[in-house]
Amino acid sequence: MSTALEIQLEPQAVSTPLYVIRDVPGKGKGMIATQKIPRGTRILSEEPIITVRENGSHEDKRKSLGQQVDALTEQDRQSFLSMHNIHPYKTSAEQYVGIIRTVALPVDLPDGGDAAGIFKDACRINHACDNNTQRDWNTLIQRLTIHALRDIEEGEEITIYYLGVHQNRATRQAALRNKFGFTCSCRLCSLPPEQQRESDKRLDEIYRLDNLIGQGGMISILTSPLRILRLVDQQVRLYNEDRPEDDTGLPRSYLGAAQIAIANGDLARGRVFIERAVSGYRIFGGDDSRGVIENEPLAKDPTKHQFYSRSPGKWQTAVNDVPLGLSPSDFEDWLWRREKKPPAAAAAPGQRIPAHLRSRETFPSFDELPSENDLDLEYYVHDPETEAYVPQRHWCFLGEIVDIENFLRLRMVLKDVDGNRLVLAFYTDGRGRELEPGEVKKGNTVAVLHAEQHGFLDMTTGIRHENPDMIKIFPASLDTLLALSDEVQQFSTVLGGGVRTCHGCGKTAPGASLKRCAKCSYFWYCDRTCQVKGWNEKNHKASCKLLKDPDLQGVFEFKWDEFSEHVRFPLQYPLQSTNMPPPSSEQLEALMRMMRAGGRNPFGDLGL
Ligand SMILES: C[S@@+](CC[C@H](N)C(=O)[O-])C[C@H]1O[C@@H](n2cnc3c(N)ncnc32)[C@H](O)[C@@H]1O
Repeated sequence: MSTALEIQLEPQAVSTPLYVIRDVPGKGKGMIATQKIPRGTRILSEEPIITVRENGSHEDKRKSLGQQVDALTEQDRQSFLSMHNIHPYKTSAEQYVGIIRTVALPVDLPDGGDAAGIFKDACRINHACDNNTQRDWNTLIQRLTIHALRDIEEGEEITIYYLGVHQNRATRQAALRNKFGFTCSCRLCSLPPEQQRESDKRLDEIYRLDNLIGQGGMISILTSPLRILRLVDQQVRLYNEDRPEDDTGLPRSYLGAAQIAIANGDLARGRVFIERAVSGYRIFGGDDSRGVIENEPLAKDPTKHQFYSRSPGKWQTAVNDVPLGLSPSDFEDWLWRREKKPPAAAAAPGQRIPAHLRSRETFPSFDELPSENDLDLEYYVHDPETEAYVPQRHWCFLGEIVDIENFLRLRMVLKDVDGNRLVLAFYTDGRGRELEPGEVKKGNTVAVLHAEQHGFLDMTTGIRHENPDMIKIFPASLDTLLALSDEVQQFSTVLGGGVRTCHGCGKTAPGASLKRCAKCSYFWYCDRTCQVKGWNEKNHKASCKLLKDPDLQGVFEFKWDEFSEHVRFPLQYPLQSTNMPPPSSEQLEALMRMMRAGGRNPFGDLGL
């Protein structure tokens, strides 16, 4: 028996129906809202009049179906027989099966079995790819429920999504034609071509991400949680872009994100993700839906989650370690552990900004590296010509040497940008002997091009290094290099309006009036006083020495975001544009005066 219900909290209370079933041009019958229906409202809660078990022989199913149709009241029988059937039939048994195949909706039987159900009202709901309601089988009340996903206006058609997953238009249309015999002309299927392409691209990506997220299972969740969390983040963002009017999101994705957080000990984020999943399920199916009943207790106490382990995870947080007072977008950044982009130097048009060692896209932490065992589409892209996956950009892992072991081969323990430790093992022909002994020193920083996570036989993960051209050791700690990169960002670029920042006094001045350090070419000064200050007080003496290394210059200047076939140290990069202004006659005169007096070039480095 079907009942139209007004509020989700009282599924048994019958009130004025929120809909009527009536003819809809071009679609046969359909369900129309008789009043404005707010988002989250339970529009319908209905028991099946027929259920056919999914498993079992054809014969058994036909027999059961025939018996159930015979047992219907005359009114229900007429209702069943008037339902849509796209399959040709000769006998009444074939007709029944045709109706089931066209209109039945899924039912979970109390014994756990799957079945197809016939509902007098719900089976009249037409499809839309941008459906405004969600159907759900409610195991608690053993009824099918229909909930409004967004506010529905009086007179608007109530629609559900017939297909399992959201896919691109062509795939949806083909499935709807094959399975239900119609061509969809919903808003999503009628978008102008450009928007259609955009939507299809998003849906394809959501689908691809879905496959990727599940690929590595528990091992990936524990070994590369950040990478998987990024995929889920991306999926939710794309979904929200595709359905801006429906902020329910994807409860399933939120549950996935909660699993990743909780498995790694991050109870604070785990709880927020579960809360989001629960509020999505509440809209989808109400307080008594399985999604809410199963997950609400976990939102209260995430340690009850099956993925929670008492041993400390790498992201350990307490349930209440949720930051307060953040803006909504900062909160999202915290929640999804999004990289805080370093403040980009605002360069003048046409100016190239040196790479920033804090950019995690180019200089990822160990967690963020692709794994040798699965194809990470953040790093690799499908090349339709060769049918192979090729790197879509370059990346470089940076790790500071904290321990060295040299038994059969060189093994270093490195500390990455997040402070996590990992092993770099040398599987080169020289087993590490190809390195200069002076370089292999604790406190130096190793740069490994195109590094990937490798699982060693002893069950640890690290980097297996094979090609000597892909490694370079810098004589500085990782913190020193990062701080130097901050300075390079700040002091080497021409800002909008053609001004530069003096490394000595920190003031900005028209670029043409500043002089550049002649040795490293990265820092600029107002005058000699500022240069002396930069050299002595601001540590340029040390940083200049580092910056003179062509390999470090290569790291700053290399075009990391353009993929070129060969990458190795020394990195090939376009020679720096001479943004140093030609010396003015005044400067030349001063130079001559200094030289005559046996002094040093005032526009060069102090060491000259
Ligand atoms: C479950 S029934 C829905 C109720 C059906 N309209 C009726 O008259 O009983 C499924 C059938 O409805 C029609 N239908 C559903 N959604 C449609 C849509 N968006 N456009 C056109 N026809 C649709 C198709 O014929 C489909 O096979």
